[in-house]
Amino acid sequence: MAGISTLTLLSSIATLAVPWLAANALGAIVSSPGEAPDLSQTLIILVIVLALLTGLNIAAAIQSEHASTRILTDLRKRIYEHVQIMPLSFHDEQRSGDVLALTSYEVGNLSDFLASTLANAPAILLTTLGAIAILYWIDPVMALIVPLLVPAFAIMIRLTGRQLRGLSGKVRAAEVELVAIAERDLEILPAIKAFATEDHHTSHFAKAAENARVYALKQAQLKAFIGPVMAFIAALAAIGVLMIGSGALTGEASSPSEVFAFLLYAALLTRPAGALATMYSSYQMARGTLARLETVLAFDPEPGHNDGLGITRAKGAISFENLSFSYPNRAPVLSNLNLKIEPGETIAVTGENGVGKSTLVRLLLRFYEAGSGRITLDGTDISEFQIREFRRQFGYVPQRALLFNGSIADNIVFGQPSEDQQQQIKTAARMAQVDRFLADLPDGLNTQIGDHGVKLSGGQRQRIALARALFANPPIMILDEATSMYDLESEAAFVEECVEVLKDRTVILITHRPASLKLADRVIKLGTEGVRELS
Ligand SMILES: Nc1ncnc2c1ncn2[C@@H]1O[C@H](COP(=O)(O)OP(=O)(O)OP(=O)(O)O)[C@@H](O)[C@H]1O
Repeated sequence: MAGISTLTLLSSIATLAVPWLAANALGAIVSSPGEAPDLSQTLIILVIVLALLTGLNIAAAIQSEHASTRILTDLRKRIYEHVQIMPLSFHDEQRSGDVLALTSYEVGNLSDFLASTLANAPAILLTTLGAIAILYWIDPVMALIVPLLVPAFAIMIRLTGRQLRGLSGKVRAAEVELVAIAERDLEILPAIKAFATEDHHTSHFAKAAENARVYALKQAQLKAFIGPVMAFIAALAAIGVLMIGSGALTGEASSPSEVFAFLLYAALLTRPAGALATMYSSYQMARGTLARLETVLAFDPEPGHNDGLGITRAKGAISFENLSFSYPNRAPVLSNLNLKIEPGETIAVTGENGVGKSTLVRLLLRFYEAGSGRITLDGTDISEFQIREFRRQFGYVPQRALLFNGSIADNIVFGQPSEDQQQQIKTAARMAQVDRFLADLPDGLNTQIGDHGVKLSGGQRQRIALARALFANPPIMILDEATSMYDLESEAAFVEECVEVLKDRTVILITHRPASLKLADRVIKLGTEGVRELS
């Protein structure tokens, strides 16, 4: 940005020199030889200055693009990194479309504002002050025109400024809304089709698009108003200059080159005023984005992200002690829960829908912080561990398999580093019964599965999610209804395989399925009254 400012400042100095040289050239044309500087010499200097100006403007534009793309990329990386390390409680309150809009459309506006508008501000200021100073230097009487321009500009800014401020906020909000609606609808498209509500959703999106168009148009209209009005003010000023310069008011005529130079400098003054109005609206847009950025970046990352105890491989002793928890603004889910799980034990957790089974494992994974009480792993309070090392102790299979658009192998590996990757993928695929359906797929493990795994059946998705959890060979497994969509035969095969696979691990199974319950050393039922041992 300093580079851009320097280049534009130099360009502004060159800009200020042009009217002076042009007026000199005119002076040389209209005066008799010897009275004014040599025409050809002035024209040569003018050409050099214009060439310099062109070069500076090109360099400034390129530098501006460099800065803006770099700011954009840095901001995107920072936001994305931050979004990843924020607690789930933050994301529960956010629309993912808002975060998407922030990383795409909004930061684009902000980086443009910083690299183009803001970095140009010193040059605009210099052009303005320089032009005013030169005007006074050429002719203090004619320069009386300058104070007359100020109220005209002030009225202009006042008329447009407030409206521009309101409008830029609305344009930004409307664009963000569009992204959010599109993201949401694409996510639930099969439901939209099944319930034949395409018209409803399309009209909702169309309304938002129309909204964005109306605000963008109003903003453009206001901006369009600024340029011609500035030109009109400039024309009035020029007439004033001609009147003063011709001696009609003062009785004393100025030289043609002076009047000419004066006109050009007065015209220069209208440029910054136009730029100021544009700057104002971009600033308002940028302010909105900055406020949103602040709410995201100022939000603390998950506790234990930057510090905490390291852990290599846990033994797997887990203890929930007087644990109570409620989601924000909701009734308590867990109250004074006590549960001890031995290392290597397989415990099945059952209980009615909504009683808090998944919440229990979300608390164990530190997705949310317990209201009171504590959870320990191998005797240490889990809040003391470095959070990522801690979570790597778990193989977690959530209720809904969270797959991404990529190959089966990529979904199993899921960015977890490994030395013997190919072998591990095959082992995990075999254990989770993924290899049972691989033969039917065109590219085996390399088959692309579509968004969220849409090209697979529900049971197939679950098996890939299970293979992912087994891939890194963690000491503790959490299976949250992980086999709910398995057919009986595959589940039986899985259970048989699991007896061996899960033998040396601590396993928390949330399940109602009899076959899976057989795997458990102990079955407990979670109820509103607490934990009850069933077997
Ligand atoms: N992110 C959340 N914010 C607020 N409330 C939540 C959230 N997640 C779950 N709940 C509420 O917490 C309660 C327990 O939910 P949980 O998912 O733990 O139940 P569950 O026992 O696993 O149920 P199921 O058998 O249906 O999977 C429910 O009443 C649910 O509405």
